Amino acid sequence: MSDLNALFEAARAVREHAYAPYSNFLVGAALRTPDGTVFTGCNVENASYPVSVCAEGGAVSAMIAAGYREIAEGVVVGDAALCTPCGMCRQRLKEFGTDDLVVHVADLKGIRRSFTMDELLPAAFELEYKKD
Ligand SMILES: O=c1ccn([C@H]2C[C@H](O)[C@@H](CO)O2)c(=O)[nH]1
Ligand SMILES: [Zn+2]
Repeated sequence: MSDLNALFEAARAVREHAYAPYSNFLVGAALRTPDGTVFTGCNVENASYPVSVCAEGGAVSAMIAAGYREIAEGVVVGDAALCTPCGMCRQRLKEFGTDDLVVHVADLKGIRRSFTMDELLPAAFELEYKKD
């Protein structure tokens, strides 16, 4: 199985765990770090709607909690609609994306479109900080 297909399958599998009783729109996300480690997340909704967390947000949090800082490639799986990351998640992905991060957007059958970070969030807001 190719790396990309494995990433797609990871996103499709974690989507099954999504908690989305309000929208009924289940989403799974899988992120690959440059060393090939994969982190996943699904959307977790809440009766207080704005408290909900997107699949991408869960995956980024899992990656950071495990001590990783860079996303090389991502897959987001939804169904029906083209499930591009929301505006907040574009900013989240930008924070940790490598310069050549590509985000693939898929439905249950497979990848439908692929986007560079610059296509998702042109003229992104960034702050320089001292890394060492
Ligand atoms: O890329 C996306 C788009 C939507 N959602 C979630 C948010 C909400 O729970 C549901 C409907 O918008 O899908 C994600 O998790 N990721
Ligand atoms: Zn989002």
